[in-house]
Amino acid sequence: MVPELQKATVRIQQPERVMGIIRSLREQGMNKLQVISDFDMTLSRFGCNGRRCPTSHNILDNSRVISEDGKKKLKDLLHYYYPIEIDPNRTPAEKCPLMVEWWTKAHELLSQQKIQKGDIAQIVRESDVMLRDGFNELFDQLHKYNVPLFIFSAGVGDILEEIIRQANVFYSNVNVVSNYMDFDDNGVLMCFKGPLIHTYNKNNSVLQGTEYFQQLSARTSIILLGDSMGDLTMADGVPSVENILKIGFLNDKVEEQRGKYLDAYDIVLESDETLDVVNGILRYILIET
Ligand SMILES: Nc1ccn([C@@H]2O[C@H](COP(=O)(O)O)[C@@H](O)[C@H]2O)c(=O)n1
Repeated sequence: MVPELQKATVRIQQPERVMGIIRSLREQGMNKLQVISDFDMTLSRFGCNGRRCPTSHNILDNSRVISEDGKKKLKDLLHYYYPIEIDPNRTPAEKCPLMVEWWTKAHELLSQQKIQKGDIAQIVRESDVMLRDGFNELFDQLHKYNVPLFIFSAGVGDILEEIIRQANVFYSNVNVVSNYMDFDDNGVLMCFKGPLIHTYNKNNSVLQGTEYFQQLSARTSIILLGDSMGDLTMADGVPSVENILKIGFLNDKVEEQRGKYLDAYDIVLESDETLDVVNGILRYILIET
């Protein structure tokens, strides 16, 4: 059905159930389909040649516009809070207030750096960010078949939009909800606009007033792409889900996190820097119908 599911990186706890969902997605067809995806470490790569790739926050943190003191403070925050973010022994409810603390402190530090809106494109160009292999096919196919792609990110919206713009895939079917910067009249960063989105509140609570999912109420087939346990709630605002396929990229601490990911995601992709499996499933659902 989908040859890519034979890849060594693929783990599935309930193969029969998953094949059933994929068959249903195909039967329902492209007019019922929407894709909801996380951005950092899901559409973008986690690593390359043994080195970590940056998140949209890290792109700013490591850039030339941040002072050495600012860089150190941002790195200290990352080293303190990231292990908490991915700790399999703490619940999302326990992590929530700590994530608010992290994002708030990081956004305050960034807002003290006099970052210029006009520098964003160059900052992204000079960064080591990479989209996952196969991103072109993913974005092109979804655009070609008019399938909405909703990018729900706790990263920095201005940065991730620039990444997909520079990759020439920011098509009209792509919508982004994320943390956006607020610039003053001179184009200098003042603060971040609310509501704050962090790893564990990616649900309807931060989508109030957007009406996005209501407008797509006929799109009852969902493919959800994420890399954290927090991404599992991204489709909670969809009014009537008939079929949902949850695909999780397990990038870090693979052994420790495997059990939880297999329980939560239908398909788990372990240390797989490509979108091969997603593209294979989409090819089966879209092209051959
Ligand atoms: N100051 C920060 C805060 C968060 N991060 C990482 O960004 C990721 C969130 O973005 P998603 O697109 O995955 O929702 C998250 O995994 C954090 O690790 C950061 O690098 N710096």
